[in-house]
Amino acid sequence: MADIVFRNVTKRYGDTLVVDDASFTVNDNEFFCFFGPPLSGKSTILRLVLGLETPDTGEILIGGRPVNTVSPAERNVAMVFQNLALFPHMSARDNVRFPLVERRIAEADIEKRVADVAAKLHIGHILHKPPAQLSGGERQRVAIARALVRDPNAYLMDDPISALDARLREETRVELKRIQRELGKTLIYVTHDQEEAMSVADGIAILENGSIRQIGAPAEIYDRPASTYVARLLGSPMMNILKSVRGDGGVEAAEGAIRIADKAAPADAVEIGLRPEDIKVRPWPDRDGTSDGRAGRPARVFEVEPLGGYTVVTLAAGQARLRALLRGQPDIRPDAMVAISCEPGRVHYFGQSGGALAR
Ligand SMILES: Nc1ncnc2c1ncn2[C@@H]1O[C@H](COP(=O)(O)OP(=O)(O)OP(=O)(O)O)[C@@H](O)[C@H]1O
Repeated sequence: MADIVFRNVTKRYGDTLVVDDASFTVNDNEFFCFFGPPLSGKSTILRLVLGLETPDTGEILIGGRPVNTVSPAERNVAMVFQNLALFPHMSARDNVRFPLVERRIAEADIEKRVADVAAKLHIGHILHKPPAQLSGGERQRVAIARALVRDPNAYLMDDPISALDARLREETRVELKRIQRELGKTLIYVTHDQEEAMSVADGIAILENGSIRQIGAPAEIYDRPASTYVARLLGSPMMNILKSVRGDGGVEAAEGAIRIADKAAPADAVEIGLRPEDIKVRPWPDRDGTSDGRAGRPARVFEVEPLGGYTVVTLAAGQARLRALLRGQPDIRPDAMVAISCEPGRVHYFGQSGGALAR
């Protein structure tokens, strides 16, 4: 069992509060992701798990055992760092073997484990090369293999694929997910890429300035963000957050271009959130010469970005700007007037302090 638990952990560097009263549980065998903007404390949390830092207050447990005073070696968690840190004078094979040689594992066992991990990461054919002769993606795989070859309690990865180009990143993250499932080990993963966090993680913790703002399954956080901060972080294009006012039988936003006929809309909502994929766009006026009852005033098409499978349309309504994600390549031109709407059930409501409100 290698569940990893933080109980009210706080860490300061001088006057800077870097981890603020963090409590979370990463379950055994879970792929758990810390996600947040730069300097939000992600790497520091990994360093605390690893034992490179000790908490000022609070408790860390690995597999049920308090580890605050346990050395990194005894904690037996393996780390893949942001900078790959391969030994340049060793072949890829020797790099992968290194953690096992260092631990004086029997030669036959080393060979078997290196072969296993090389097969999983598809690097068998490059093991004879030194790092300088490998591509960025290959070096990354070797670095990951070197972490995986041990049999640690858990793996930690700090933005391990951020240096790869977009296509390789997509491939590698799918592989990482598969490898983690096959290994059946706890994996804590840090990324600043929301798509990556959503695609690989079983659970995500969202960080802001060292505080955990929300923890949950990716779909749960996406569907029910606890605040405008979290809502803006997950999803691309990001959620439209619009000032809202009470109107007839519901709420209005974007200077009347959005009318939500939702009698259950919370009275204290000051902003609404609309995911781009939930916004419907139709020509104005509708075919019968009138606008749809739910639609308000027209909005103007500001920008159209055809992306192949879908199109991002930026809409202007007075000072408000919002983005809609439409399937395919609809016939919409800049400057056209359109009616926009959203199903009441898809609307997110937020209060004065940015917290989500139940409807
Ligand atoms: N050894 C240190 N001494 C002093 N301050 C530090 C140290 N390490 C980190 N910090 C500070 O702690 C804060 C959080 O840093 P951390 O590296 O944990 O954030 P992060 O979310 O991982 O950022 P990034 O995405 O840029 O890697 C930052 O303000 C950083 O300057």
